Amino acid sequence: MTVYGSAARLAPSDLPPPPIKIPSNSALFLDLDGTLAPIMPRPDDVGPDAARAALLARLRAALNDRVAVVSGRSLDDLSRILGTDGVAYLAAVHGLERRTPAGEFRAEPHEGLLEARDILGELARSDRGLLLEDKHLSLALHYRNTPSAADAVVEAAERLARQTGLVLQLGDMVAELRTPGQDKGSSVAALLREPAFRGAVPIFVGDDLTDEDGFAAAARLGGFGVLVGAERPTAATYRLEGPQAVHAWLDAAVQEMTR
Ligand SMILES: O=P(O)(O)OC[C@H]1O[C@H](O[C@H]2O[C@H](CO)[C@@H](O)[C@H](O)[C@H]2O)[C@H](O)[C@@H](O)[C@@H]1O
Repeated sequence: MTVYGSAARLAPSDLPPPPIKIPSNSALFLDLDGTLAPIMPRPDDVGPDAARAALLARLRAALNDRVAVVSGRSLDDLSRILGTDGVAYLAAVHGLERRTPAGEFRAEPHEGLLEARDILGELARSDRGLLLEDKHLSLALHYRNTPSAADAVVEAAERLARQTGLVLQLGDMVAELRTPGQDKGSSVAALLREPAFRGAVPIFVGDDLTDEDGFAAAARLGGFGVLVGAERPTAATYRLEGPQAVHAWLDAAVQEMTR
């Protein structure tokens, strides 16, 4: 069984904030929930935001389009939130979907999702606070609105991961079963092969356990990671407190690049 979400192998962090002056050939890989957008009670509560769109547009202009959003959400959901032309490079469902100006990549859904859909669906119907998000290539069972269900949700997801071969991805008040084969680290590596990104210094900014793959890939490929949120063992090099601090840092970095 593959479980993503154990950060125990990583060193404890006591990390400074990232520098405002970033390399002129940087490429930004930005997580959405908890990084560009504050965490909300339900996934659909996150929607378009004019200030975020303006900041992303300025970053794209300053970095010759080397800005990607790398998210656990689906491509369709990212389009709803960011707009269809908000960001040219998207990696979705933890890397199982990608969209670039050259086209789209979508992994084949794992057959185990059929059984998982039945069992997680039944569990979701047993507690009105649970929310099952079906992303076609993965199933995320959210328990933010019923935290006492956490153990039952995680146990069911662990059992299904063992039985089906799906990857268990633990996240922020969510247990997710996803098709194996990709993660946020492989998305960074794939996007860096795009013509616009070649030779760039990757900077990965994210808050969740799924973002650890992105931090590790950025470091391996010559850049660094920025952890968003509370201290924890991490592969990131720097840390910011939350989405507001992320926006302030990106705003200062873009000002520095364009002055
Ligand atoms: O990789 P991300 O862009 O950070 O996406 C991770 C997951 O984000 C969403 O769930 C989380 O945010 C919700 C809205 O703030 C919150 O209600 C939920 O509890 C969080 O787990 C999204 O729904 C998932 O599909 C993403 O995998």
